[in-house]
Amino acid sequence: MSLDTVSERLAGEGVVGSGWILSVTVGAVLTVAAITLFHLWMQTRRYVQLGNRIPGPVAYPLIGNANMLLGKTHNQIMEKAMELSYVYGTVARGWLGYHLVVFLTEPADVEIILNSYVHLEKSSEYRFFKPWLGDGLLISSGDKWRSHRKLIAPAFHQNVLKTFVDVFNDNSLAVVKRMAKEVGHVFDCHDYMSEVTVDILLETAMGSTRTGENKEGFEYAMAVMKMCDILHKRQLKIHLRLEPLFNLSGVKKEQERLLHIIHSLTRKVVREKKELYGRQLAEGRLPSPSLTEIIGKQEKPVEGGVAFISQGSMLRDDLDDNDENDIGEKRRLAFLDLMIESASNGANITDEEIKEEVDTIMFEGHDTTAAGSSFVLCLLGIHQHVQERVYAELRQIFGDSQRKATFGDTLEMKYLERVIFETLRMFPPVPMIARKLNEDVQLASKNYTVPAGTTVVIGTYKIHRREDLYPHPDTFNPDNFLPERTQHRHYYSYIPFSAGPRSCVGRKYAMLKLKVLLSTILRHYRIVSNLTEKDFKLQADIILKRTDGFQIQLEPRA
Ligand code: HEM
Repeated sequence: MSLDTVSERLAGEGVVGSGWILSVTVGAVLTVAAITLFHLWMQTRRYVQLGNRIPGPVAYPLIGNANMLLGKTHNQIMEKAMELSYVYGTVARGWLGYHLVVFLTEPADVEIILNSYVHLEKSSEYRFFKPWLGDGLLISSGDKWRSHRKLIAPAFHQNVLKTFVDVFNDNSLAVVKRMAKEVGHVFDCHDYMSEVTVDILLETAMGSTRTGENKEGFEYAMAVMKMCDILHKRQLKIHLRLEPLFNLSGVKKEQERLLHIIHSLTRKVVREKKELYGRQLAEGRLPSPSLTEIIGKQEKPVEGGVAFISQGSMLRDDLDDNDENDIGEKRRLAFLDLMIESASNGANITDEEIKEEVDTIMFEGHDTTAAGSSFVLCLLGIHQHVQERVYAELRQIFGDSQRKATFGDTLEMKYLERVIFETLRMFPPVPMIARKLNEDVQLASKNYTVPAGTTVVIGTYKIHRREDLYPHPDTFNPDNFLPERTQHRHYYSYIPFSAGPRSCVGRKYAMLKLKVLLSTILRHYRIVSNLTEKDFKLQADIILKRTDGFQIQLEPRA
């Protein structure tokens, strides 16, 4: 009798069928029992118990609240997170399996995390940046982050930034010319803001230009923009977040192609600049003054300057210093040159690490400022009276003159500054910040201990829209940043650039660049829009953007 015949007979007698059902039933019961036991055991663990004390939605065995993410786009996940904080208040938790995620929107709690030297580690969400940025400032941790931050911060000193004003001006005028072809019809200004931002970064970070003698700068700029798009895609599409699926996808191949272009050029420029510096050193003709001399000059605080991003302590920003520094004006160096100079003076940084830092500046400086400037233009198009006030301020500074903006002029742009702050409040380009806790944290606002190992998500967007901090939070009102209003708010209630030791190293650069760029555009064009903020379709992943595009119209100023 063949095997087939035996199994057919047994099946006919119901023996195989019932055996199979029995095995499946026993298997299922054992699995459920194992899961239940595991779940009950997990509930006895301190980490889970502390997490469960924090309000949040009902969590299921094994998956926790992961079911809430299934089939959702990143945008919907962000909305869900917002919803949680509406339902559960300023401290809310979710479980991804047995991994605790806590959402914080209370400034006093946020301060504990951001102001600490212990919780400096980025969450695993930042892993997508690794192939591009390596261990650059944005994602590195521990001693490496500490020593590189110390090395890089001086390169953003205001005396260095002042030397960039010409680059900001020239590129702003170039984009004004490029935009002339859009006069009279609706267009997406983000493409233009993105392009001019890359051009400026190429020059200030690496000393290269997109329109230089060879094609490399152009290809590099395109690759940076496309890489930013890929990072967005990986945040948005669940299948691209999973490494094995991403590795099989065409997107991975495209990423490899783009990273080859980016890394080859950065490496080449680092090598060439280093060789040049070495030759000059050997010949005893190093450019003067040195970085130390440029930034060594003591700054005098200015009376009557406006608070920068402080909300209570009235810290003054370096940009409010009125002291034009001739030393800085004479010598313009890119961030890269400054890092090479520091390295040759004994700083502990390899060529590869310099490359990673340049790549990091290119990434962090690009998407953030491109989104920020695009939001400002859209809002000014909607709020004509605010735009007219900005224009009146610019007329007061420049009169009928077509001259370029100076560093001193940017200090006079007080109303434009408030417009930029208010835009970054309503539409913070980095809408949330995530950290991994290295130690337990006792919150200030409520009696909860958030255990070590938790991912803490700081909801910048939500904090900026709190009615108790900003009356009528959905109304665009630059006067929210009048000094008398900012001084009564908690310092951590306004954190577009984050705050504390790991805050944005480029914030003064960003503000200076935004002022030069936006003032140049507004002196040439009136921005028009027939939309309102309610029409904006926001997409919040790593960078806050509009999925409907940053649509505006231009009318030439007489
Ligand atoms: C409107 C423009 C900008 C905004 C809103 C912004 C915002 C931020 C935020 C929120 C962080 C902290 C991110 C986190 O902890 O996850 C950050 C970090 C950083 N930003 Fe910016 N940024 C802007 C422009 C720039 C520019 C122009 C540069 C460089 C030219 C820059 C360089 C960096 C770097 C290197 C870090 C990492 C700092 C560290 O971890 O020590 N940013 N930025």
